[in-house]
This record gives sequence, structure tokens and C-alpha cells, in this order.
Amino acid sequence: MLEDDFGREVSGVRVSLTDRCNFDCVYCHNEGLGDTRGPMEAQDDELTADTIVAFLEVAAEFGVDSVKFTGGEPMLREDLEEIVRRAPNEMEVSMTTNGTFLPGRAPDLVDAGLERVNVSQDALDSEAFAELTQSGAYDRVLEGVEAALDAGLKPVKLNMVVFEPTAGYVPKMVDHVAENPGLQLQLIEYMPELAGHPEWAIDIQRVHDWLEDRADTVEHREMHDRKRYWIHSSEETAESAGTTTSLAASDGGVRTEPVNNQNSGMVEIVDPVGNENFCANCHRVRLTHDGFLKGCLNRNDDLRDIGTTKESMRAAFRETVDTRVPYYGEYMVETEDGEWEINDDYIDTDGDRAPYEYSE
Ligand SMILES: Nc1nc2c(ncn2[C@@H]2O[C@H](COP(=O)(O)OP(=O)(O)OP(=O)(O)O)[C@@H](O)[C@H]2O)c(=O)[nH]1
Ligand SMILES: C[S@@+](CC[C@H](N)C(=O)[O-])C[C@H]1O[C@@H](n2cnc3c(N)ncnc32)[C@H](O)[C@@H]1O
Ligand code: SF4
Ligand code: SF4
Repeated sequence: MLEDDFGREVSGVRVSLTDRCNFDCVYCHNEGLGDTRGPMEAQDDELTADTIVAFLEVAAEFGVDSVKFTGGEPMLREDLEEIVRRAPNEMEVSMTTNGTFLPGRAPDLVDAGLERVNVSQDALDSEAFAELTQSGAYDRVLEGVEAALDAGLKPVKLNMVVFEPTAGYVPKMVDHVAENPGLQLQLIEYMPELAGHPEWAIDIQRVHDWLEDRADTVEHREMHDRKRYWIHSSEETAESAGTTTSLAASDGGVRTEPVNNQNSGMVEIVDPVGNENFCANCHRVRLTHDGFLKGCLNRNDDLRDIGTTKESMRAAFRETVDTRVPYYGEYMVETEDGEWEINDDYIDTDGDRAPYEYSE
């Protein structure tokens, strides 16, 4: 595996298949690709299936063992099944989706080799969901989760962005996964770096503390040093729930069995904002829908063109790893006042492409 100057091996790639989306979530960072708004039809700048597969083969040569397909909405790609089918066998293949296109397509994706899916669901309430996603597709998303479970993609991870408008739904979502063994929950701290609106953020430590009180077991995942809490349903008594223990989790795959009892659900917190430890344990690079590698989700100044040949892809991959740095703690440094500012060493970094743009 290739390793950067900060001792971080690159074990995973995240491939944005498109920057288009059928939702318009108020918080969307779109994996650093700018606005999702625009035409729904396939655009000329999107990488072809052949180029994506060639890139994955190059990544596999470098020992990368997992790929996550994302977007925009990756299921807007009609050739998704083909791309999944042609991904190198040695890679774990997963996807993050808004879930609306899973009904009808989940079985074919599993047949093609999809091993895991994360579905974004920020609330258990159709009105709140409509406000957050600017869509009326709540029921369709629930159907999508069911379709994924029926197709054998168990457990399905629900992604919930935690910020002012959703914080009140956290307890209900935690109970939801504790009561449904097929589900797990990922609470994602709202990231304002690209999406703006820092005033929407909440103190994620409060969520950690609350989960710690309720957890039977707490694990640390190697990736990003993320914490995972195994939670019993609030209907149960503390006695039947078991005692709290702390374990080191093996990374990569998602644990499928609860630790202490049958009604225990897994809740993982993704808390990158201002978190040097998170960035120090970051093992992923990203490929944009239009063919640029980036070493960090939050950066737009280091975009590197992969070109069209395996040789140019190898060179771009090596250079991306050689130059990637932890965002918090190296690219952004903390001032004495506790503010974050760009390290002077990186002020003049220039990518191969103009930065992607966001508007209000
Ligand atoms: N800043 C930052 N945010 C991340 C990173 N990885 C994930 N996230 C955030 O978490 C969101 C959801 O990530 P997913 O792609 O669904 O899954 P994941 O948790 O990274 O991966 P798995 O647990 O392996 O499925 C991303 O869109 C980001 O908002 C990262 O490396 N850096
Ligand atoms: C950009 S979406 C792409 C995949 C797909 N469209 C979806 O929504 O699942 C990937 C994930 O990023 C999360 N996300 C988007 N903007 C975010 C932000 N500003 N802060 C934290 N997470 C965010 C979404 O909730 C989603 O789970
Ligand atoms: S569904 Fe995903 S890509 Fe689309 S707007 Fe929402 S978070 Fe962004
Ligand atoms: S280095 Fe960038 S991509 Fe990696 S964890 Fe930090 S913010 Fe996320």
C-alpha cells in the first residue's frame, strides 16, 4: 500500500459517479463537487465505465482493498450495475445513496457484487424529511431500505447528518436501529467547511456523552478512530442490557452481530470537524465524477487529472498520495484564539482544475 508523508496508508477509494442528484438537501457538501443542482440527464464530463474500471484496477495494484461509490446520487448512473460487476474482485464494494432508486434495482446490484449500502435518512418524520431534502420522497426511501434488506444487504447503515434541525430526532433514530437488527446508524457531524452555515452546527460531544450513558459496549474503529456504540432499545431495563465494556474494533466490514443481547443496535459517530485525530487516521483518496483525484474531501485546490491511460492514472495516484496531508492539524492549523486558518505552506497550492463551486 502507498503511504503518505504522515504515515497514512491509502487503503480505500471513494468514487463519485456523478455530481447530479434528484434531491437538494439543504446541508449538502456533495463530496466536494459543488452544487448538485442542474440537469438530471447524464453529462458529457462524467467518467465512462471503462475509465472508472481502469482506475479501480490501478488502485488495486497499489493494494487498495475497498471502493465506495457515491455522488451526487450514484444510482442516477444507469451503468452502475456494470461498474459494480467489473470492479476488481479483491475490493470490497459499497455505496452511499439516498435510497430512492433501490426498489427494483437492489437485487441486480447484489448480483453484480455490491456488498454494503449506506442510505441517507435524517429523520423518521416525512415533513421534516421533506424540508431537509427538498423532496417528497420519504416513503420511497423507506422502501429503498426495505429493498436493500430484502436483497440481502444486511445490515443497512442509515446516514443521518446531525445539526440544529435534526438533533431532536437522534433519540428516535437510535431506538429505531436498536429495535431493528437489520439496521445500523451513522451520526455524521454537520460539516460546514464546504457547505457553509457554521451556525447550524451543534456540539457533537453532547451526542457522544449521551450515547456513552446508554451504551452496552463502546468500540474504536481504526478508520478515523471513530467511536461505535452498541445500544439497547430504551424499552429495555439497564439490567437486561449488560455492562459497558470498551473494545478495539477490527476495521473495514461492519459487525453484524450485537455484542451483549439481541436488541442491541450499532451507532457510529463521524466527527471530522476540527478533529486532528480523525484526519491523522484518514486512509482514503477520492476520485471525482470528471476524473480528478483529491487527497481530502474538504480541499479543492489539489485536484489531479487521472488522464485516460493506466500509466497516467498510476502517476496521478502516486502524486496524490505523496502530497496529501491531514486537513485538520496540517493543512488547517489552530491559532492561539482557537480559530482554524490555512497553513502558509499550502496557500499557493494549484490543482489541475478550477475548484468546484457552491452557491447559497
Ligand atoms: N471530513 C470527512 N468526512 C467524512 C470522511 N469519510 C466520511 N465522511 C463523512 O461521512 C459521510 C458519510 O460517509 P459514507 O460514505 O456513507 O460512509 P463512511 O462512514 O465513510 O464509510 P463506511 O462506514 O465504510 O461505509 C461523508 O459523506 C462525509 O460527510 C472523511 O474521510 N472526511
Ligand atoms: C454527498 S452524499 C452522496 C451520496 C448520496 N446522494 C446520499 O445522500 O447518500 C453522501 C453523504 O454525505 C452526507 N453529507 C452531505 N453534506 C454533508 C455535510 N455538510 N455534513 C455532513 N455530512 C454531509 C450525506 O448525508 C450523505 O450521507
Ligand atoms: S441526496 Fe446526497 S448528493 Fe443529493 S443533495 Fe442529498 S446529500 Fe447531496
Ligand atoms: S484529511 Fe480530509 S478527507 Fe481525511 S478525514 Fe480529514 S477532512 Fe476528511
